[in-house]
Amino acid sequence: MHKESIFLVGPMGAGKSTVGKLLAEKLHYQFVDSDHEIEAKTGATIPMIFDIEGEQGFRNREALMIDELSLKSEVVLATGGGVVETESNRQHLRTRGFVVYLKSPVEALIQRTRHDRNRPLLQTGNPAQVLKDLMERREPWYLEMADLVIETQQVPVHRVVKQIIDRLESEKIV
Ligand SMILES: Nc1ncnc2c1ncn2[C@@H]1O[C@H](COP(=O)(O)OP(=O)(O)OP(=O)(O)O)[C@@H](O)[C@H]1O
Ligand SMILES: O=C(O)C1=C[C@@H](O)[C@@H](O)[C@H](O)C1
Ligand SMILES: [Mg+2]
Repeated sequence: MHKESIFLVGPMGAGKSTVGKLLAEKLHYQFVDSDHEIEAKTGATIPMIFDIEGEQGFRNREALMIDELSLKSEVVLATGGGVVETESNRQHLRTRGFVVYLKSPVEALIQRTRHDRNRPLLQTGNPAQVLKDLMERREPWYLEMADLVIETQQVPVHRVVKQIIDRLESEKIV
């Protein structure tokens, strides 16, 4: 099967946006970040959307955006960490492109998201516990839909990108 677009999935802090940008550059693909596209389209930040419309409001917007972006060819798509919460997203990503799960232990995710104020689900008294709970529910979905799983703990971004490209080349996807 020829799969043209690359979809990055994984939790908040996995590196989807960071890895995605560099990967797209190397492949000469367009880079799209679902979270950024939702913000650009609505003219509101993600925390604002959560405030005004609640998480479900955000998920509805995200599902429309994923449907649209997953149909593009030759893109690297960085998805939001919660993309797997919606069944149609899982279905579209699995069937329309090559899915890479960027895997990291919760401890690394906690460190990487420590100073961030842009992730509304982590603006609580105990973000570490939230990340643990989310991973417990979501990891089976990330794994189930992944064509490739890449461990990113203590692996610099350029090495993660190299591993993805090696695999895409060996499977003749790019
Ligand atoms: N392999 C890596 N090693 C060390 N730090 C990393 C790595 N990948 C990403 N980071 C850092 O972790 C932080 C989070 O990365 P990034 O924003 O790319 O995550 P994300 O998966 O897009 O998260 P979200 O789902 O919230 O959008 C950034 O500060 C980034 O520089
Ligand atoms: O893990 C999540 O549910 C989220 C991750 C981010 O990428 C954003 O999509 C938003 O903050 C929700
Ligand atoms: Mg991101």
